[in-house]
Amino acid sequence: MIELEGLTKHYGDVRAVDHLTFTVRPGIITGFLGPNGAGKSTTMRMMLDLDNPTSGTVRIDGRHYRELRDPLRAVGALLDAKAMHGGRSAYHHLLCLAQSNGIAPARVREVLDTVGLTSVAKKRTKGFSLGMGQRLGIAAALLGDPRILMFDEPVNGLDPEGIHWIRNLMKGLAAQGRTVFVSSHLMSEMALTADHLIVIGRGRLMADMSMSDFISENSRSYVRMRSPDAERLRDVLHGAGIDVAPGADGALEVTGEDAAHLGELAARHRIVLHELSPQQASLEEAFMRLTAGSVEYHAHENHQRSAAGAKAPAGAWGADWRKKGS
Ligand SMILES: Nc1ncnc2c1ncn2[C@@H]1O[C@H](COP(=O)(O)OP(=O)(O)OP(=O)(O)O)[C@@H](O)[C@H]1O
Repeated sequence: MIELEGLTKHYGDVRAVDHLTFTVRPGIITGFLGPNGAGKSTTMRMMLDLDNPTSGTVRIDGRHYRELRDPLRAVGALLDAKAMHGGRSAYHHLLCLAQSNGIAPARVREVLDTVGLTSVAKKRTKGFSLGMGQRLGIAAALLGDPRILMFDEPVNGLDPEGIHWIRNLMKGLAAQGRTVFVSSHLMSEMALTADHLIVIGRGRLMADMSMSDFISENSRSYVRMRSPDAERLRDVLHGAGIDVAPGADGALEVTGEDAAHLGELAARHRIVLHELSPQQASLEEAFMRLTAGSVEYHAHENHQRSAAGAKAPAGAWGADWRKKGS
């Protein structure tokens, strides 16, 4: 397992990572989520000893990364898919890694096959697409057959078939009892992949819980009601002791009540309804609500912060981002 205790990293005045304490366990996929600039990559770099913490510790199976005898056999990581020698072929890139880490050359062919790059194994990597680079990076991570795998934004640049493939690959690795830690800023993708979530915002821990607990604790379900006689409907609901919140387009939003019960109540008072619809806030909305105060970059065309209850545009991250205040 991976254990972080009080992990902190400052870059000048920027607190990229701020006292992170959590444990990543084997046998499941742990999703590492946060808005752009939340500190995910910095945390992963420190886990792999590529960056020194300002304070705090990371332990991999009880040891510091530097103390691992065969690091590539203990931890495999995909951090930056472009971090390879462009003049080398995919095969030679992996062979160099294998030879410098005491891994049998035969393993190179195996991992090339696993990631579907056998037919381009002899091609120089500088001609590779982003998706092919991601696959090669994943092959490198798998090379030492490690018990712990870390992937930083692994679906970047992959087509739908590739995304499906990596999702199943990660599930298979977790099912074999390995520790799988995967970062993303795409909640919708995480919802399909992860069993457990670690959510950070501005370097701080915001959630450390199972996916199912995260959904039930952070996504709001309510009933949306619209009526040409909204005033009277509100009065009737209030009269029945039901709390009502104003929604978009003059709708009323009722939390904690059954839609059928609300419909019957309206019918008893002969109030016409144009809409009576149960709503479940998506996980993406729940995530945006949770991290609303910690988002460092906002879409230029949408100056509104995604405050609680506000309808943030789904998938807005990755749109036209500008640093807050610009
Ligand atoms: N080498 C560095 N020097 C100075 N500041 C840095 C450096 N690396 C990261 N930062 C800052 O630290 C913060 C966290 O960055 P980091 O890349 O870890 O976030 P992230 O969650 O991985 O973001 P993204 O999803 O956009 O990749 C940001 O404010 C970033 O600007």
